[in-house]
Amino acid sequence: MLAISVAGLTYSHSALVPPSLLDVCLALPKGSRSILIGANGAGKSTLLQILAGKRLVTAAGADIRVKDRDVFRDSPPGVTFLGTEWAMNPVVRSDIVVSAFLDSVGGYRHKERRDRLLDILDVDLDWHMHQISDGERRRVQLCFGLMVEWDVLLLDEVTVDLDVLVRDELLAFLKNDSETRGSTILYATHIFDGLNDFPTHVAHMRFGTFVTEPSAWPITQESSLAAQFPPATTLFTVALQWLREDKAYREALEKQGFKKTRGARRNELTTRLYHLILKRSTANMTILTKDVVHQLELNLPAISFLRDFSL
Ligand SMILES: Nc1ncnc2c1ncn2[C@@H]1O[C@H](COP(=O)(O)OP(=O)(O)OP(=O)(O)O)[C@@H](O)[C@H]1O
Repeated sequence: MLAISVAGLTYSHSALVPPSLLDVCLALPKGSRSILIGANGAGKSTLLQILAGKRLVTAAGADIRVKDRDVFRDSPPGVTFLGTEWAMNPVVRSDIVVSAFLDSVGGYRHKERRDRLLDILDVDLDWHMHQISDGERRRVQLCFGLMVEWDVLLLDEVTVDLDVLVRDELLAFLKNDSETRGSTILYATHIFDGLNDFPTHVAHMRFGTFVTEPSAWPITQESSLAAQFPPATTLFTVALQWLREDKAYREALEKQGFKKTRGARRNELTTRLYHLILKRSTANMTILTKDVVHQLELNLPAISFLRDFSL
């Protein structure tokens, strides 16, 4: 059974920006633990937020299911999303005692799990939320989010500010939880140390699409990743290689006609648009010219501001 299935997902944060996700398809089995690898801006957070039902997809043709239920029309229970923006919420920086805070979401009902997490995350119930460090606040968040049993856990780089001991013990807890309860984890991260034994699958995103769809981990002679890497390659080596390829790909696009525009952000948009156009273009069109852009503008009004880019 699939825990997560996505087909035909294209998503733009607004009508004026190019899609952050482009025709994404994804199928993750129940009980899998997948790591999403991709450079900054690849679309990992956007995908996780959509799966969590936090961003509405209105485009026709997209089918986004978690536990076989449409995430928008029939939102599935047992889905937990933990992202970095939580710590910015003024409520979690106000003068609340951690014990009261955890009880406000029913911590007393999950006492055994809560106490196990308090121990792993080294959280003190007497802390006041406005007097703790970012890493301590993150630990409270994880306790808060994980003490209720979940079927699908969507993690967006929430282990970044944990110390290595806490992170290691947390990953062991999550792995054990997933193995014993058959629950599913999709985890976007840039930190690969100590992660080799965690995933069942790894995937590579670039410019809003999967360059490598979730593939069995660790790499063995039989696995699909064996075509790219020798067996037993570490996750860190795989990530480094993929990110190098991403950089080379972006540079190759720039060489094909894109000058550096003013500012990195603009350049990133230009590259993404180029990628989008190539995907939508005829198979034999590989060079984007002003003329082609003009033709595309006629069909894609949302990218009419392309005219402003130096090509
Ligand atoms: N609120 C927003 N409005 C407009 N564009 C956005 C917004 N959020 C993200 N984007 C754009 O969408 C693209 C994908 O961003 P996303 O945050 O999903 O990437 P990511 O892979 O999670 O990156 P990172 O590793 O830096 O967290 C980027 O080009 C980003 O600039």
